[in-house]
Formats: sequence, C-alpha cells, structure tokens
Amino acid sequence: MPSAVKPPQTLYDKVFADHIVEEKDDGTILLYIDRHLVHEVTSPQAFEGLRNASRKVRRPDCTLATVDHNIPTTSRKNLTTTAKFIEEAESRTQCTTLEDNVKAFGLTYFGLGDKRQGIVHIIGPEQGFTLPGTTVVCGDSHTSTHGAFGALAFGIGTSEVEHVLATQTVITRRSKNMRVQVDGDLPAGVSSKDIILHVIGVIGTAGGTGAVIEFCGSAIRGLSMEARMSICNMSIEAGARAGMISPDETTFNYLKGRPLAPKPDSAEWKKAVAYWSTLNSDADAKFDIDVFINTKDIAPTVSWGTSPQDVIPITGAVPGPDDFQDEDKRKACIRALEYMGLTAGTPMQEIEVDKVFIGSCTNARIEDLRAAAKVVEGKKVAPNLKRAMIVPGSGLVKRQAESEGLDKIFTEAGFEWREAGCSMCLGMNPDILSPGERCASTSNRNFEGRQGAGGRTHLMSPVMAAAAAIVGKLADVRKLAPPTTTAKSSPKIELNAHVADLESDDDLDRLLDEPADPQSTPSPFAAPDASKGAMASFTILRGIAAPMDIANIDTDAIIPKQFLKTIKRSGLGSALFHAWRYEAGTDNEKPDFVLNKEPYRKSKILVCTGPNFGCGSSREHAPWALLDFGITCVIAPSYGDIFFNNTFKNGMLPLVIPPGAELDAIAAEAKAGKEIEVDLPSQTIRDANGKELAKFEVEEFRKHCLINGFDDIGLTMASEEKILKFEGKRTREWPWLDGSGYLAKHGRGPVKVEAVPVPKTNRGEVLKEPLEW
Ligand SMILES: CC(C)[C@H](C(=O)O)[C@@H](O)C(=O)O
Ligand code: SF4
Repeated sequence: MPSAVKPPQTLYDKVFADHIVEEKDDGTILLYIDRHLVHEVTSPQAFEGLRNASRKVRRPDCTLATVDHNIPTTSRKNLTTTAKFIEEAESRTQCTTLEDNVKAFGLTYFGLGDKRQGIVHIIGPEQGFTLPGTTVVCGDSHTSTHGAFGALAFGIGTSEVEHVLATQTVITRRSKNMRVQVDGDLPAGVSSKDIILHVIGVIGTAGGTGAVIEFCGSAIRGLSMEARMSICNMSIEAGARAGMISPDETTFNYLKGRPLAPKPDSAEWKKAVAYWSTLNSDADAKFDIDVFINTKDIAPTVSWGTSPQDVIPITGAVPGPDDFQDEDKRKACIRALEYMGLTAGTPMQEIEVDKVFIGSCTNARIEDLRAAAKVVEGKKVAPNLKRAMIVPGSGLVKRQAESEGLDKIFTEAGFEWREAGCSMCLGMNPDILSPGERCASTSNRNFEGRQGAGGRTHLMSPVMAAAAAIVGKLADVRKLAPPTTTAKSSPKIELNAHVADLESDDDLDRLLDEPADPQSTPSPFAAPDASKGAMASFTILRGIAAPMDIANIDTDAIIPKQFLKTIKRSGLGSALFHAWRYEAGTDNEKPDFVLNKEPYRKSKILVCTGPNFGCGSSREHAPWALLDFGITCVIAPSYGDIFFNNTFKNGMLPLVIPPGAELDAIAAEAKAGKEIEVDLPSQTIRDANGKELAKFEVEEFRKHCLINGFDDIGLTMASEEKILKFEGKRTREWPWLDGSGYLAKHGRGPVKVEAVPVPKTNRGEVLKEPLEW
C-alpha cells in the first residue's frame, strides 16, 4: 500500500512533480511546459517542422517570442520594417522568418519596434510571463535565469522547441538535486555575479552536470530578484540543467503589477501566493550534492582563461600550469594562456583591456546599469579603450535608465548607449571583438572566439567592468574613488518596468497587417500524423573514429556563432570546429587539426577523452554540424546536458565511457586510424576485428527510438488524452497560468497584444499610473 506520509521533497521535486503528465516505468517522463520563450536563432527549423507535419502551436497563450541575438543595437529612430533595418542578409532572414512565423502561428511577439523587445531572458520576468512554480523552456541555454522565481527553467534544442510548440510538453527524466548554500553578508565590491563566478570556480563547469541546483542561504535571501537572476542565469556555466531559488516576499513584490502575473490583490493573486509559498525544500529533504560557500571568501572576481571556471580574485595573478594537479586542467591552462595572450604570474590588475561590454542576459537589468553608472559617474573612459558599450537588456530597461539619467552619465563618460539585444555577448550582430582584442565583459561565456574570432574575454560584474573602463585595465572597483558629482538628469520618472505603449502596438499591428508569405503560411491544420518527421534508424555503426583529447569542448567551438544564422538544419558540415579547422579569416585548412588529416576526413565517430563534451550553448547546430560532416556517434567521459539531449533528437548516439582502460583502448584504435564498431542493440563497442572494447549504457526509451527511428513528437501526440487531462487539472488548480494577461483580455487566440493608452503629461512624459490590462 502506498504510504500516506509524503517523503520530504526539494523545491525542484515539488515543481517537477506538479508537471508530470505521464511517467513510464523506465523513468521517462512527459513534463508539461507552462511557459515557452522563442527567439529567432533556434526557432526557424522548429516552425518548419510544424509546417511540414501540418501541426499547429498547441498553446499560443503560453508562448512569447522576440528577436534578440541577431539584431543591430544601433539607433532605431529610422526603423520602418525589420527587413529594411537589418543590413546583414542572414540575420535579416532569421528575424523576418520569425516575423512570418509569429503571424502564421498567431503568437505574441515583441519585435524591433516594440519597447518591450529585449533579450528573451530579460523580457520574460519583466512581463510577469515567468512565474513561480512554472516550467519554463526556451531554445536557449540561459533559460536557467528564470529559476530565480522558483520556476523550473531550462534550455532546450530546436527539436525540443518543435516538440513544445506542438505538444506543450518535453520528454525528460528526473535530475539530481544539488544545493549550493551561500551564507554571510556581501563584502564591499562583491555582487551576485561574483558569487556565481566564485561558485563555478569552486565546483567547475561540470560541477552541476545532471543536476538542478537550488541556491539558498542568507546571502541569496538578501539578494534582489535581479541579482538572483544573474546567479541562476549562470547555473548553465556550472553545467547544471537548471538553477532555482525558492520564491519569497522579494519574489512576490517583484511580480506584483506585472502584466502577465495575476492581478494584484485579486482572489487569483492570493491563491497564487498561497501556492507559491509552498515552493520551498522541506527541512529534511535530501540533496545528492551539497556545497557550502561563505561570502567572506568571495572577492570581486574575474576570469583569466577560456572557461567560466577559470576565475580568480582581482587581487590575484594569472595562474600557470603548475598551479594545477589534474592533467586535463594543466593542458587546458596552457591552451588558455596561449589563446588569451597571457603569461603566468602577471598581476590581473596589470592586464590592459581594449573594449568594455556591459550587457547580456546576465547583467543588463536596471540594477546592473545603476551600479555601473555609480562607478563611472563624473569620470572618463581611459584613453587606451577602443570602445565601451552599454547595451540595456530590453527596451523597457533602456527607457527606465534614460528616465533616471543613466544614459547621460554613461555617454558623458565616453560609453556608447545602445539599443537592447544580445550584442557583444556572442556577436551574432555587428558588435564583435577583432582578433586579439581584450574585453572586460559582464556576459557569461569566455569561450574561444565567443565575442569575435580571436577575441579575448574576461568575465566580471557590472561594477568591475565599469572600473575596467575607467582604468583601462582589469581593475579592483574597491580602489576607485567615489563619484565626484551627483546624477544630474532629466526629472526622474519611475516607469513601471512593464508599461506598454502605443508605439509598441503600432509595430505589432504593422506586422500583422503585412501580407503573409504564401509559401510560409501553414496549410489548414490537419490531424497530427505520427509517422511524419521520422528519423533515420541507428543500429550498428562501423567507421573511422577521430580522436580528440580536449576537456570542456563547448558548442561555440563545435560551431561558432556566425554559422547559427541559417534557417535550415543541413549544410553545416563545413562549419564544424571552424576556428580549429581553418586559418583565421580564410578557407585554408590547418594541417594539424584531426579532421583535416587522413583517414579522419571520413570519420563517422568522434572519440574525446576529455570530459564535458558539448558544454555551453543549446545550439542544436552543433549536432547538425557533426551529422552533416558524417559523424553520428560521439564517445566521451561526460557531456553538457543539452548537447547530449540534442544528439538523440537527431538520430545520433552519444556514448558515455568513463576515463580508464576502456576509453584508452577505444582512443588507441582511433589514434591508429582504425575503424571501430558501435553496436546499439547489443550495447557494445568493438575494434575492427570484432574484439570487444567496451560495453555501454543507454536509456531504454532512447535506444528504442533510435533503433526504430521514432520521432518524439509523433509518440507524444499519442498521449493527447493525458495532456488534455493534465491541462484540465492545471486550469482548476493554477488558473492564472492559462494565458492570463494578453489572451484573457482578448478572449481568444491568436494572442494579439493590444495597446493600453498610457497616461502622459502634456510634455509627453509617461506618468506613473496603475495600468489596467
Ligand atoms: C543561440 C543560442 C542557442 C545560444 C544558447 O543556447 O546559449 C546563445 O544564447 C548563447 O548564449 O550562446
Ligand atoms: S547568453 Fe548572451 S547570447 Fe545567449 S541569450 Fe544571453 S545575452 Fe543572448
């Protein structure tokens, strides 16, 4: 008989349990998704998949789209249409494709002319689209940001984007529970960015692999929502599936009055708060991994290398290989120093910077800009700086900052004041580093080539980046003199962060009025056909295996950002490992790179002896590039979670073989240029003569799908009744999740954002007024 007493649960357990649509005996779970954010880079192929199978978007009311990665951050004063505004052809195509898709599928969209447009992880919380206890996904690894609200939020690949659009669910398994407890007061100059950089330094970029991290402790409780978001944002850099923080009064106060949150003080709000208040880990809940951090050990922190775990207090010196015992880490250090152009032992504060970037989904919220402005106020950017940029996270953040006069402080100091977008965080738009340039950046990834081929990134907090801009070198913000002047600004207008305006809706109206491209309009939605979209089956694969021995090979290295602009899945083979395969800026092959040598040009398998293969971004372009090159199986000791998942969705097999004799034997065959054989039905790897090299584990469900070439969406659609039943329960228990906000107001789909006239003074300033939505 089942026990009446519920076992103690963690926050993650609770949110996860509340979203289970169906659980199979093998642990495979169909999980309902409450909130789906969509951007232009990872969605075109997903919408194309829907069209090809005549499928519609199941829950337009729970889907919110914007453009952020590709867009220029130059002034939009002369913006008429996206097609005319974006000069770079591929970026333009990606953005206009999203516009076609939101029109055709009836989705809420904040386009370039909408003040609410911004980085997808900034606009979700800003609008109250992100709510405690929800499941939130996006084709983007930093979806973890939304976990700051006590949401279970994680990045997915494009195949899963399609799956969510079609079914509002994902197929998943339970993750491990990990707790990172941070106690103490924040020392001077230390912010939440320093906390998370320090944590990643302690646990490493694979420290959270397979786990959901709950951040707790007195230091976390004391943080604002925006600071909490910076922490959860970088859980992905710690290798975790997601990061979560239990919601509390700080959370509820942040959400009050946001357009998509339940109406303040309504019965629904009270019901929601009562539910949200239960979202915390039970006192005796068990965690698989526990990490304790005291804030007294945290100094203003900066990165020195090419992985977010390569961090050090600003008072330190560049480490050298002898500072590491682990062989992988020694090798990685040598490689990183060379790439970063640094010499071991150099004091960090002697490192000159060329550019400063304050922006990204980690640190481009209003509090970040306020903190940076305090540091630069009354000072000037150092003369050696080629460029210092402030890129607000959203149009609303920008407007708020302008109402406080922050833009003036920055521009008077010599910073550029830009429009919202991802910008130099990954440089898919024109904001990039030139080869060899060094950047103090508030973003989250310092991978090779991340901000521009050959560019060198140092991660840090907004105040530290501001200090670097003033000093012209990596600098300790604690040493900087306090501001010499006080903010002189236009009258301070407290804008509600979520205010919509007429301009915004003009933009949407314009978009909706444009005739849809007949090619791109989905046919009248036909009944789902489970046989459509099936994959090639995987049984026995025999072929040459390319050996690699690098740890933490990230997806930016597997396929750099300039190749993410395609709207197709195919043709990416030549982009695979581009920066490692070709001389910079040319098509000339680097003769030493493994895939440029015989017999590895024909590799079907990749054997990597370094851990954490495919960490970083959720770009499914990484498996697509491998696949297009001809590689359908990767063998490595461990993987980035999202990459691992993405490979299966493309009929590929990622095998986990722990470090040791078996992996060495496989790598030896690969190095000798011999074929190996991967036999999925018998779960065996053999050499060319049929001798067994290793046995491997693979989840039963995934094996079944691979061997039979099953398409997940078709399978999930067979669970339609269960999904409907879950949706019924969801409406009864959590009524505020059913498109509360835009859809509720308009009463039907497609969700059209309509203008609410915002009261203005006769000088045109927006007044602070409670808004009716
Ligand atoms: C483009 C997108 C897939 C990617 C991600 O998943 O993280 C991007 O946002 C990044 O930061 O590299
Ligand atoms: S990490 Fe950078 S590129 Fe990725 S979503 Fe955030 S701001 Fe955009």
